[in-house]
Amino acid sequence: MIRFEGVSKRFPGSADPAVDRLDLTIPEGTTCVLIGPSGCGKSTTLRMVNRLVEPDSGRITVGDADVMAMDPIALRRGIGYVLQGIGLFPHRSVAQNVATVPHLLGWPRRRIAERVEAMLDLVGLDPATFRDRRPEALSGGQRQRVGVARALAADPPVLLMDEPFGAVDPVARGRLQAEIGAILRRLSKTVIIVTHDIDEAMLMGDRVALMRAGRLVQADAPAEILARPADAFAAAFVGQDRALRRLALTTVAEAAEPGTAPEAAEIAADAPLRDALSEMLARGATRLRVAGDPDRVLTLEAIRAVAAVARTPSD
Ligand SMILES: Nc1ncnc2c1ncn2[C@@H]1O[C@H](COP(=O)(O)OP(=O)(O)OP(=O)(O)O)[C@@H](O)[C@H]1O
Repeated sequence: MIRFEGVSKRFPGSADPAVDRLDLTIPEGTTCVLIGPSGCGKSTTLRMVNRLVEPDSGRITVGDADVMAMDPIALRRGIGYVLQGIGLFPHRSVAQNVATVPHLLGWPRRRIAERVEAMLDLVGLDPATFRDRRPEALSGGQRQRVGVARALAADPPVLLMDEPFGAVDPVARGRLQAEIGAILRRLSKTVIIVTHDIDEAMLMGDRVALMRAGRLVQADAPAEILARPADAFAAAFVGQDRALRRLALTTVAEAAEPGTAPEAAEIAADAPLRDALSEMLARGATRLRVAGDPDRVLTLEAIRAVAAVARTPSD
C-alpha cells in the first residue's frame, strides 16, 4: 500500500505549491494512474514516493514505513522505477540492464542470469535474441519492455512509472499497455503510473486520480470517473467521447440480458461493447448472441443504456 496524507510540496521560487495537501491511498496490489493537465503535480507526486523530491509537509507511507524515516538508497532499491524512453544504460547490454538491481543487491551470478531470462520471457522478449543487444538496437516498444523487466527484476512490491509508454508509437502502445497491465495485475504489484494518455489511464488503472493545480479533483475507478465526473473540469478532461471510452471498458458479458436469439451473429462474452457496436453496425443488426451462453443476448438498447450513463449529469 502507498498512502499520501496531507502531502504538500512547493519548489523554491514558486508562488504556488506543486502538490497541495494531497490525500490518496493506493491499496496493495492495485494500480493508480495519475492524470491531469501539464504542470498539475503528477510527476512531483510520483517522485516524492522514492524521495527524488522531498515533501515539505504531510506523510507518505509505503507498506508500514514512513518514507522520510528511511534511508533513500534502501528505499529506492525496494521500488521499481520506469521512465519514458531514456532510463536504460546505453553502453550495457539488455541483460546487464535488467540485472542492475539484483547485481547491486549482491545476488549470486547464477541467480541473476536465471532472473534475467525469466524477466525477458515475462515481458515477451526472447532471451536468446535480445539478451546481448544494446538498447540502441531495440525498437521503442522493446526498450520499454526492457525498462519494465529491469524495474521488476528484484521483485519490488512497488512500481512507479512516469510516462512509461510515451515514446512508443501508437500502434505498439496499445498492445504494450494491455500486456504490461495484465502482468502487473498478475504479480499483484502496487503501482503508480503518470500519463498524459487518457486511454492508457482507463486501460491500466484500477483507479484514476485526476489532479489540477496540485490538488486531487477525483480518484475513482475508470468506469466511475467516466460515468460520474466530479465536476465540469473532470468531465471536460476525460473528454467528450467518454461514452465511447465507457463502451471500451464494459464487456459483452456485463451488458448482456437473459433471452435467446438463435438467428443472430455471435459475439465473445469478453469482447468490449465498442466491438459489439461495430459488429452490429457492420451487420445492420440490433441483437447479438453471446458465444457459449445460449440464454443471453446483447441488444443495441443495452449498449445505448451503458453509453447514456456516461452522458449524465453534465452533458
Ligand atoms: N525541480 C523543480 N524546481 C522547480 N519547479 C519545479 C520542479 N519540478 C517541477 N516543478 C514545477 O512544479 C509544478 C508541477 O510539476 P510536475 O512535473 O509535477 O507536473 P506534471 O503534472 O507532472 O507535468 P507534466 O504533465 O507537464 O509532466 C510545475 O509548475 C513545475 O514547473
